[in-house]
Amino acid sequence: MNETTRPAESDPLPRTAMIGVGSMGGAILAGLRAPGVRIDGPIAVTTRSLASAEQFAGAEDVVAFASESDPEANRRAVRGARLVILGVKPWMIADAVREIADALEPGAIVVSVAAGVPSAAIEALVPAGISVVRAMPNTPSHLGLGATGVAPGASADAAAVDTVRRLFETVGIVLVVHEDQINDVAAVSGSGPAYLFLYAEEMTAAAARLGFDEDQARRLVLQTIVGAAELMRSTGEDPARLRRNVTSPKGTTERAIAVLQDAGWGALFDRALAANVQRSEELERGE
Ligand SMILES: NC(=O)C1=CN([C@@H]2O[C@H](COP(=O)(O)OP(=O)(O)OC[C@H]3O[C@@H](n4cnc5c(N)ncnc54)[C@H](OP(=O)(O)O)[C@@H]3O)[C@@H](O)[C@H]2O)C=CC1
Ligand SMILES: O=C(O)[C@@H]1CCC=N1
Repeated sequence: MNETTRPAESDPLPRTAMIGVGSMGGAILAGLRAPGVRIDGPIAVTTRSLASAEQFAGAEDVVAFASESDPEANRRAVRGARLVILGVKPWMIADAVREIADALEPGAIVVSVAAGVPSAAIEALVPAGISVVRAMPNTPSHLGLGATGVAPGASADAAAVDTVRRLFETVGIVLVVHEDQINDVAAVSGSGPAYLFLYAEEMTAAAARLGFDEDQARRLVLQTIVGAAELMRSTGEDPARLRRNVTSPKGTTERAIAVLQDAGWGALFDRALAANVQRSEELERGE
């Protein structure tokens, strides 16, 4: 597994189209539209509804098409694109790929961010010469703070992987993995922001039950999460050591940590990640 970080300067990304720009596609798009990201031409995006497409009205760097009003929307978007990102729900991927297959540029790279859709299922639907790469990003890509696993399908050569790696490096860090690790990436970092948001929800509710008003509770919890994450990032310290720095012997933290550990905190993460991987495997079987 290789970890890389955002390069200082590189060639512009090739002309790009995105089929579906909802929570995840929209986060990638926001990252790609950030100042300093160089990309060949406007990014062509599609949505199902006109209402979603209208958010891009007047933008110079994005051309939007809506499939509900234009049956050719997805095909129009991919024409001329060297890089096509599939950002629709897993169960819509096959239909979307069938729709665009013969409009794809020869030699284009198709990147699917869908959970539980093997690259082989997409490769079976596109013409020879198209490279298929899977990616498992996460929504902090919106801020350039994403974490993405990239895995080549059998059709993708090193140059295709490199292009997709560069694409996601513009919105965060990238790990190049084997495709059999993509479900694990989804369990850890793809879904990971949701675990943190759940933690924030529960901590805020618990703080409110102690007597803080909602605004006070939110501010204390948010600053604690941001501050602790920044401490981990900037010091590079092992989180166990940082935790020990907070936990005075016979102090207050020790009591709270004991409650969490007695409740099986570690085992709970094993179960949650296993359930996540299991759900990806169900999606792979079309369930
Ligand atoms: N959300 C996340 O954190 C992550 C999601 N993923 C993957 O990303 C994919 C998308 O998930 P998510 O962003 O959450 O889903 P959303 O429902 O938020 O977004 C789906 C997008 O697809 C569009 N769409 C639906 N049907 C069509 C169509 N026929 N033609 C063109 N566009 C269409 C929707 O348009 P409209 O708005 O008009 O309905 C919307 O822009 C999934 O496959 C998921 O597995 C991967 C990693 C993380
Ligand atoms: O919940 C999902 O299925 C997607 C994949 C990873 C994050 N969101």
